[in-house]
Amino acid sequence: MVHRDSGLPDLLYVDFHLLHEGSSPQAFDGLRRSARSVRRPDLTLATEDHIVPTRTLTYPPADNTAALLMRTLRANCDEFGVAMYPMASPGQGIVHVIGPELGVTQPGMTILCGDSHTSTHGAFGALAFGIGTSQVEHVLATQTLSAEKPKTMAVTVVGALSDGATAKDLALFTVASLGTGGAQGHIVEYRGAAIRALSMEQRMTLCNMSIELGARAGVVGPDEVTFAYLRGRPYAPSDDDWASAVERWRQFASDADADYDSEVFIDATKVSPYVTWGTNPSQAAPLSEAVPDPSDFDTPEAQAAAARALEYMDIAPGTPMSEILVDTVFLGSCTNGRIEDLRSAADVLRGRRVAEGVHMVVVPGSMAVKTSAEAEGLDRIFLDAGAEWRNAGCSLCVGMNDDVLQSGQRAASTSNRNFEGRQGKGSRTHLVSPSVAAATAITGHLTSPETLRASS
Ligand SMILES: CC(C)[C@H](C(=O)O)[C@@H](O)C(=O)O
Ligand code: SF4
Repeated sequence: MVHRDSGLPDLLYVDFHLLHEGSSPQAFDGLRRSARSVRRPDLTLATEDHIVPTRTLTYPPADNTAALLMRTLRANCDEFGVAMYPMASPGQGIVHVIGPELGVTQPGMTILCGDSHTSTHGAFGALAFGIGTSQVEHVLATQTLSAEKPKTMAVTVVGALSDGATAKDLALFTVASLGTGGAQGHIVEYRGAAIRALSMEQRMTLCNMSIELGARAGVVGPDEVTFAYLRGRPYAPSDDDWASAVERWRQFASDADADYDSEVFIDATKVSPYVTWGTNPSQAAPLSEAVPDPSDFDTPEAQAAAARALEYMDIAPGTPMSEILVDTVFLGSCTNGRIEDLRSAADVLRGRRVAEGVHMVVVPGSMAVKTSAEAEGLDRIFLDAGAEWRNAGCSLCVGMNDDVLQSGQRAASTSNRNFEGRQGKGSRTHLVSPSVAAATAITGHLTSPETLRASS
């Protein structure tokens, strides 16, 4: 905190500022217009992720808009002395994948980026949230941000997740239970035994989707799992400073009896593979059940929203979720594009083939994820199954690059948003976990790995 005055928002110091090509051009233009420099280029890092093609590493890409945005980011970083990872460089990747992977993201830090899913970094016990373009300009110029203190909400997850349930299922279950406005404007802290049992990558998946609850940010208190993940990473403290860093980081874990503005409880034993049937992430159901009927919902608004969503998705109420056919499977994004996600999908796909007529696209979240996946032979598993193996980027998560679905196409997607047109105009998206994505690719209809195993 830099400054606090009664009646005014607090002025926060920003420990790290991440940039991408999609939300930074106007911010740099603003700096230029007011003849300002970047205050702390050493605490600023940029990457190309949203609009980069993932099929090729040729620069400039054929798409003129993409080429312009990439050229702009490169020129801005050059002019203002900001380090950046261009397409094809070993450090490039989705901004929320590379921050943690480099060890930039550490407990207790304030981390900002002009991107809503900055909440991902909260998995390390950092205060991390998305900001708008004018705020990006403010942070570039001053390394501070003025912000109101948000309310806090504890999401306490009791019990243990069953073997077939992943962090993605827990995230979809939570959004389905609380609604897309369930944590509106709050910072959500995920707590409880089930959270402690999650790996860092799973915690990132969960914190990533806090935005889908309407939250500003999601956090998990740091613990041994956090420290073990960070050790030895390029931006992490050196061995000499390690013990004192860990001692400091421990203080950022909340007390067991901490007060929150509100608290909700989630029973982890109730979580099974979850899939969305509608056009917002809360319109989700267990894969073992049927698509709801709009009349099942309590309020006229929810009924109308469900009816509208089912019409857009072209699904009849009461259809068993497992009978929904897809033509595309997307494995990737800042929600589920990390190495553990690729491993869990590869485990299901090993020795099997993607169904006839289904197009599976695997997009590692970063070039480092790509390299480690290849070192483990995961690329071979995907390629042998008939999937496409790509370079790092946001790809099919968002219709901002050359990966878009045609109108009417339907995807099982490991990303975080299933809004109308999210994967291209008229596209239909079912949000799933990596292992459900893989099982679905094999059968061509929404499938859990358990049913796949039982039927083979
Ligand atoms: C383009 C970007 C600003 C946007 C975001 O803020 O989240 C994108 O990453 C998304 O996931 O919709
Ligand atoms: S992968 Fe998707 S959700 Fe994540 S930053 Fe890119 S577009 Fe946004």
